[in-house]
Amino acid sequence: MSAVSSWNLMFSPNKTISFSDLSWRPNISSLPSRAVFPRRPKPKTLVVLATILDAKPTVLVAEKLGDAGIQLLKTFANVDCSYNLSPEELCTKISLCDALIVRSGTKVTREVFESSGGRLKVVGRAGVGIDNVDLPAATEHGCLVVNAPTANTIAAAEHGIALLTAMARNIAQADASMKAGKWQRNKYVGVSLVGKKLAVMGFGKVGSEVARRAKGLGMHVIAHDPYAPADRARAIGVDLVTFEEALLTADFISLHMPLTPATSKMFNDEAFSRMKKGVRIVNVARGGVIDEEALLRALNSGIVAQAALDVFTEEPPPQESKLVQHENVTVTPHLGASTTEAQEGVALEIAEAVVGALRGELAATAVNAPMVPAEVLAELAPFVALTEKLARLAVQLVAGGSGVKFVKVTYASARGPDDLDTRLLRAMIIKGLIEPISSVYVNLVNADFTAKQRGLRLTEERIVLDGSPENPLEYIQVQIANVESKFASAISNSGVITVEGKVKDGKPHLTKIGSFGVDVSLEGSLILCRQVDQPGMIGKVGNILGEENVNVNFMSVGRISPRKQAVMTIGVDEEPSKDALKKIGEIQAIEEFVFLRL
Ligand SMILES: NC(=O)C1=CN([C@@H]2O[C@H](COP(=O)(O)OP(=O)(O)OC[C@H]3O[C@@H](n4cnc5c(N)ncnc54)[C@H](O)[C@@H]3O)[C@@H](O)[C@H]2O)C=CC1
Ligand SMILES: O=C(O)C(=O)COP(=O)(O)O
Repeated sequence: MSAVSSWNLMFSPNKTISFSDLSWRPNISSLPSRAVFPRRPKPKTLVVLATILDAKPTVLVAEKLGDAGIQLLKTFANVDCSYNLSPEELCTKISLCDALIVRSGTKVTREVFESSGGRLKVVGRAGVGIDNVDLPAATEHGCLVVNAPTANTIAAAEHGIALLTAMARNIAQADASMKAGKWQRNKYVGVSLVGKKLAVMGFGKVGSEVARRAKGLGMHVIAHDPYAPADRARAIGVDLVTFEEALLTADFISLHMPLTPATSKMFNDEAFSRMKKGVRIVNVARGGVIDEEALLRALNSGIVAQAALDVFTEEPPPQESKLVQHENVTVTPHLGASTTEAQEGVALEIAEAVVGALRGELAATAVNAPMVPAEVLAELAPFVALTEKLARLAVQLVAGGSGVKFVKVTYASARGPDDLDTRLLRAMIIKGLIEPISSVYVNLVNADFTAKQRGLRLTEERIVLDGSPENPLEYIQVQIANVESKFASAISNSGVITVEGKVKDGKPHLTKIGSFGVDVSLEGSLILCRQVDQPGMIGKVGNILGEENVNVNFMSVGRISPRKQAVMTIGVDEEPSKDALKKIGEIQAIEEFVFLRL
């Protein structure tokens, strides 16, 4: 990847990145003392390469992997296939391995990285979800993590449809009953799918394929995914709807979002209480997106007529699990990706990525951050935090369904373009835009690839200011175009959401939302309110938060002119309850408000 040579640059579809460009373990002494990132880093010595020059590397395959993948690995490395290792056995073996390949059944914990004694260079996850790998620990130990995000999409979608149809027609229960010698034709009368409404929650790779197939079954498909582009939904003939509408109207609900802090237990008592009585639920995503106790209550009360589950919070679930044993629940032991075809595909995809990484090439599916020494980051660190938070904030202001495609970042600095490399900042913008809404982990290694894959076009612009070049950047502005916003004050008439921030006393601050000037430290979470500018507003909101023991860390009011409209920005350490947010919304002078996690 060439260094930033133009301040107006778009993602180039042909751009390739290699490890040596990415300062994975840069030679610190070669960097100028005030470096943000040197414009063109000198080629760096890669520990990966150094290791493999010594001897043929050893790859530990800890879970069953398709044969084609094993054969490919064998052309390059010694391959040790050792399945069902205990955590202790894995920790012992790992010190002799350069790479480790796992599926979802092996926990790659901090202890594994610590036990490797620095030899482990690559962890390959033969599948999509990487919740079983301790990514921060991998990064701290300089270990690259790669996954295989595409080869099992169809298998997962087909399994979702298999569970949907099997559940509707009681296939598993009827099969068990016949094998027990019974013939219960009246007991196992099912429900039809044709004409029923299916809500696909999470309209990514798997969700889209489930939607296509369900339409073929004559179902009316709607989807909820706040970040999916409307044109993709239109092309498949699916209506994008709000979470609320999906819950209220669906006869069937199929889950396909990643497990993130925002989606964890999003199907809880409250969500179930809003569903149509008799709804049927399929989960081929991750067990943790459902509060399993709440699902059990909803099944017992009849809100949920049936559920079909491939994934569980704890895998395998305890044998006495009431959910697994429930007569209206169909279960499979995390089989979504388990077809011969998908496993061959995944095995090849991961073997290629691991071999490439061991050779020192960059895997396009790298998921963790490269090792960047503290010395290099020191000057840029607050701006890294600022850019990521501005992007997180901007993407959360986008209203569901309008998609995020066009993003412009403006850097205002007194430094000359040659003295400031924005690659890391750009990566952080992409990370902030994509991570809250996806299972993809974005870092300097994979940011451009990920943006391109998602159709995100990022334009960077540079404003050169007069003044002292001591400070790398004066302010940064992030704009998302062609969208709708859930906070009207943040968006212009032409559909551009604008947020702007700067670093003050080493801390990231938000300084502008739409056309309103504000000043709030970007810590904790934010409440944005637009209100009629009048006395007593700060007190009213402050009282509601105080009653809830929510600590306000910052508050700022920006207004157009006195006694007209103002935007109040409140930084809070704790997340206020829904009740408190409702009370704030009910204050008469408040015209709109939004709560944002940073
Ligand atoms: N059971 C199994 O064996 C398999 C499970 N999976 C799981 O399925 C899930 C989806 O995988 P892919 O489609 O490949 O990922 P993806 O990243 O292509 O799609 C995920 C979608 O979820 C959306 N999303 C994020 N937050 C959301 C929210 N709060 N509400 C609604 N939608 C939201 C994203 O915008 C994205 O479009 C992952 O958790 C993955 O681990 C994938 C393959 C096999
Ligand atoms: O790819 C995923 O996210 C999966 O859940 C598949 O898991 P597995 O590789 O079958 O253990």
